Amino acid sequence: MKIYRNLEDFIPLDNAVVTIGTFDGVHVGHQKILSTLRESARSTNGETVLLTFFPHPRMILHPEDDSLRIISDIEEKVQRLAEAGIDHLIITPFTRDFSNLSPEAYIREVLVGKIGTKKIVIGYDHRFGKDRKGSLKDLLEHAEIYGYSVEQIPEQDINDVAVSSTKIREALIKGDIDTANACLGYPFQLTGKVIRGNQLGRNIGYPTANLQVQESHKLIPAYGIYAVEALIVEPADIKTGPYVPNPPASIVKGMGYIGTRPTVDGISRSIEVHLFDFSGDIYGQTLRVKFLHFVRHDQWFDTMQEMIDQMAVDEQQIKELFNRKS
Ligand SMILES: Cc1cc2nc3c(=O)[nH]c(=O)nc-3n(C[C@H](O)[C@H](O)[C@H](O)COP(=O)(O)O)c2cc1C
Ligand SMILES: Nc1ncnc2c1ncn2[C@@H]1O[C@H](COP(=O)(O)OP(=O)(O)O)[C@@H](O)[C@H]1O
Repeated sequence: MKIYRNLEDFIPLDNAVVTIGTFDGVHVGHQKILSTLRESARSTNGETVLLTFFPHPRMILHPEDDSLRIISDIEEKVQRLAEAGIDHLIITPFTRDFSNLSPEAYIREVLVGKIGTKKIVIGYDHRFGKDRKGSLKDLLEHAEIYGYSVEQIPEQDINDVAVSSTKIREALIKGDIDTANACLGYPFQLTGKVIRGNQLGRNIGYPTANLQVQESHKLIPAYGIYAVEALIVEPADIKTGPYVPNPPASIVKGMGYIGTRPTVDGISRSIEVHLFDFSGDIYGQTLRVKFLHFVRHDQWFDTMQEMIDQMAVDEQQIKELFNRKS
């Protein structure tokens, strides 16, 4: 897969089979659409192109609205899209100028002029151009003049996509990792830099790597304790050029914590991971944490000792869970 961090970097293709969207999460519903795209390209010897916007259009059009929470950060999205067989991924900044293009100008300048679209695979409800005035009707009306065809994604498939995204967000907010992961088709993950905490963990027998999540709008699951797997990755650096996957890294099992540490101070949210059978200094490194199962809610304990005793119970329970799975 080739990545383009700007539409300007892209050289129009001879036979581009294109879809457009945010594809947040690249969940099972999205994966189905992407396989349609791939099949469509294969049958016409074309190349698949996915046009996506980063930051999310809503952040540009409604900067006052800070409520948007995303399932996958840009790096995860890139990884999943590469796995889904996308040949060309265009991640273009969604600017006000871009949003002011009329539907016809968008079709002519962007889809045809900049990408070389020969086929567009799109949902019945797709909107584009100034004030989101452009629709499937515009795409169909201009198809002949500009020499492309339109393949409509069935309404049911589009509804499935919307249902999955909503279901994933709602499940994560409740801590229902099992449902979220089933809809995603892979484990939900948080990636961030390991920062310093209170340095208390090591003294209570449970050192925990504290995570500073790299994507500020990332959806953070419910407070609680989770069975997790973690791996050290390279810091995100998505540049124009061929996609280079992270080199294989060893996966360490552990227990994750999301909460305000009510027993300690209860002030601010922290995201921490205690890794099993691991020692070493990983401050400053980028850790990817995969959430596999919710174990219990965050709790306030009268004494630190009671909390430590509970952490030992958590450890046992999570290790048993891993043993059952392997
Ligand atoms: C498995 C696990 C369970 C935890 N459960 C709680 C809890 O129920 N209540 C709480 O206040 N803190 C809980 N914590 C957070 C600890 O208070 C925190 O890890 C400890 O204070 C060390 O923090 P430090 O990394 O900043 O040194 C938990 C941490 C882990 C890893
Ligand atoms: N098994 C382990 N799990 C997590 N972190 C570990 C482990 N062993 C060593 N560490 C290191 O210790 C740090 C956590 O120790 P801790 O006393 O909790 O300090 P802090 O409060 O700064 O997180 C981690 O950031 C990591 O560098």
